Amino acid sequence: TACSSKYVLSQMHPMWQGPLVVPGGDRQSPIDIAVRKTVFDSELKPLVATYDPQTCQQIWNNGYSFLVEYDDTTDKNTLKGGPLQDKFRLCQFHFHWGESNDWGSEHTVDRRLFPAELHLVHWNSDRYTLFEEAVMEENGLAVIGVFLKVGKRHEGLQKLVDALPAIRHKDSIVEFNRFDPGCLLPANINDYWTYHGSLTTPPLTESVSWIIMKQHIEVSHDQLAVFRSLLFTSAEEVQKSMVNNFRVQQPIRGRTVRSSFT
Ligand SMILES: Cc1ccnc(S(N)(=O)=O)n1
Ligand SMILES: [Zn+2]
Repeated sequence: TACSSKYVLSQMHPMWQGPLVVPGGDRQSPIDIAVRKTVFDSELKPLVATYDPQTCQQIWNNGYSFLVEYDDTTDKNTLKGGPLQDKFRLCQFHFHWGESNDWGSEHTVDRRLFPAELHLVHWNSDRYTLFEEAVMEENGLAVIGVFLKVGKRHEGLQKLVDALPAIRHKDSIVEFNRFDPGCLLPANINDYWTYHGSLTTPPLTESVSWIIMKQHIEVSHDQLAVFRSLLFTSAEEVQKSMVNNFRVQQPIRGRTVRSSFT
């Protein structure tokens, strides 16, 4: 699908430090969410996420993370409500994680790091026809962020974990069907923070309405260890473990983070 990130990065590229110059650059992501500085907005509506597991297509290693991609040629997987004025279409989800359980997330809450963070990437299908158009526009994308904590095994995640050994190397891809991304959302999706920011990997465009869930999900230590068994490198290269694939935090630049809860 058009949404797969075309930006395959070599592991030598200190990408997560980000290129030196970024377009505009005053609304970059990720950020620290300083809870006492967030502003409750009673106008924020409940989020409505509707996903069809049958539209799941493939899972692949793009040399930066692994992506589960959905057919985004119809409005089968939609996100609306919350801070969003338009209807958005899911194109893919992926994760960021650390080499240890002490760090790995991109966003932080009062400087607290989580071992990993899930991103569900959606584009504005009311205004654009392709992800690649929307990615350049101010109101083009909506990304749901969910923090992962290490604890009990996540039953729904196991099907995905079992597919990872088949995509160990960069640019490997396997067919992946019938996966419900909704099973990765926390029970309560109505408590979230939202702010305007950017993609955290190239093209780093400032086109994202971020919706960060207050409630985390739990995965087991062993499930996260399989994420770390992936490689940044292709089969011919010297192996480098795919870990610490997160970007450093960016300046808030006067932005307000709104909360949907008090
Ligand atoms: C699709 C895409 C590309 C780049 N970066 C992101 S992210 N990490 O901001 O969700 N998503
Ligand atoms: Zn991401």
